[in-house]
Amino acid sequence: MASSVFFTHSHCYSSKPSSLVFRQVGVGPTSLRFSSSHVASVAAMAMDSSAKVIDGKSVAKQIRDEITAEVSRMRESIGVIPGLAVILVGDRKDSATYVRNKKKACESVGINSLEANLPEDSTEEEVLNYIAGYNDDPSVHGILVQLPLPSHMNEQNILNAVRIEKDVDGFHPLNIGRLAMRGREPLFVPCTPKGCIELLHRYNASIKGKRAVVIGRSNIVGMPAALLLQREDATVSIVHSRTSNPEEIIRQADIIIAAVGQANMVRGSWIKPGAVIIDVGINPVEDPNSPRGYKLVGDVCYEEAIRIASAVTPVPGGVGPTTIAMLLQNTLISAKRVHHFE
Ligand SMILES: NC(=O)C1=CN([C@@H]2O[C@H](COP(=O)(O)OP(=O)(O)OC[C@H]3O[C@@H](n4cnc5c(N)ncnc54)[C@H](OP(=O)(O)O)[C@@H]3O)[C@@H](O)[C@H]2O)C=CC1
Ligand SMILES: Nc1nc(=O)c2c([nH]1)NC[C@@H]1CN(c3ccc(C(=O)N[C@@H](CCC(=O)O)C(=O)O)cc3)C=[N+]21
Repeated sequence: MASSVFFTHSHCYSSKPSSLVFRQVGVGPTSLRFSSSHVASVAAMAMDSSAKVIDGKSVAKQIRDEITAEVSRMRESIGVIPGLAVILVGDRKDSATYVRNKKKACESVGINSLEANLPEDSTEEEVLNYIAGYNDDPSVHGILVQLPLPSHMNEQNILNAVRIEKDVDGFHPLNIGRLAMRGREPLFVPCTPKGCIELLHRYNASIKGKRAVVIGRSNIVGMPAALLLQREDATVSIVHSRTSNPEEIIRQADIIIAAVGQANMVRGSWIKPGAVIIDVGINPVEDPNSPRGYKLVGDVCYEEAIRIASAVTPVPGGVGPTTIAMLLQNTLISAKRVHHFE
C-alpha cells in the first residue's frame, strides 16, 4: 500500500518509541516546533501531488550492478579482488544491522568482506591494533570503523589511525581537509553525502547556481554534504540547532538535504514549491501496526513534502541503500588505485 494513503496527516507528530532509542535526540529550539498557523499554508500549497519519489533502492541496485561488472573485470584481468574490513565495537543493535547489510552488499558484488567484532569493553589500543593489522594487509583496500564508538574511546585517535589510502568512509581529517579546499581532491568522499549527490545527479536535479540548504553540520553527514554541494556550484546555507530562523532559510532552498535525527521535523510549510528533498534522517517511531513495534521515518514529514516538492527521497529506501552502494564504490576505487587498474 502506498505510504501516502496509509499514513494520516497526524503521522508527522509521531513520537520516538520509549523502548527503542537508537540515538539520543536533543530537544530542538522552540522556533523549530510546529505552529498551528502552518496548517493553513500547508493546505494552500498542497495542490501538486506529482512529486517524484527518488528511489534510492533502485539507484543502489543500478550502482551495485555497475560495481559487479567492474569487480569481475578486475578479477579476470589482474586477479585482484577488492576487500573491505569493517570493525564493529560493542553490541548496538542498529550498528550490527548496518554492518550485516554492508557485508551482504559486499557479497552481492563480489567484494571480499572481513569483519572484526570487538566487545564493548575493548580498549582503544585493541581497536588500534586491528586497524594497524588491516592497514598492513594488502588484501584489504578499505577500512570502516562503525560509529558511534563506545564512549570510553577517543574517536579522533581511532579515525586518524586508518591509512588515508584505505579510508573508504572519507572521515580522515586529510580527506575532509582536501574536500574543503579548492583545487584539492580527497582520496575518498564520505559515503552518505556522496550518495545524496549521486541521487540528485541520477534524477537530473540541477545543482549549479541553485540555493541549497543542509540541515545538520555533523562531521559524517551535514558538513561534508555542504562542502560537496558547494563544489557542485550551489549556494549553500547550513542550518543547525542554534540557527535562529531555520524555517525562513529552509523555505528559500531549491535543494534541501536534511541530516538532523529529528523525526518529521521539516514540515510542508517550510518547503519551497518545487524543491528537491534529500532526507538522510533515520528515526525510529512507535508503530503498533509493524511487527517490530516501530518503523523508520525521516527528518522530513514525507506526506506533506511529497505534495509540495518536485522530488523527495523516502525513508526507508532513499539515502540509506545509496550510502552502502557508495561504500562499495569507494572500496572499488581504492583497489583500482592501488593496483593502477583503469
Ligand atoms: N541514511 C544514511 O545513510 C545515514 C543516516 N544517518 C541519519 O541522519 C541523521 C543525522 O545523523 P548525524 O549527522 O550522524 O547526526 P548528529 O547527531 O551527529 O548531527 C545532527 C545535526 O543536526 C543538528 N540539529 C539537531 N537538532 C536540530 C534542530 N532541532 N534543528 C536544526 N538542526 C538540528 C545538530 O546541530 P548542532 O551541530 O548544533 O548540534 C547537528 O549538526 C540521523 O537520523 C542518522 O540516523 C546518519 C548517517 C548515515
Ligand atoms: N563508520 C560509519 N560509516 C557509516 O556510513 C555509518 C556509521 N559509521 N554509523 C551509522 C551510520 C548510519 N548509516 C546507515 C547506512 C545505511 C542505512 C540503510 O540502509 N537504511 C535502510 C533501512 C534499514 C532498516 O530497515 O533498518 C534504508 O534507509 O532504507 C542506514 C544508515 C551509516 N552510517
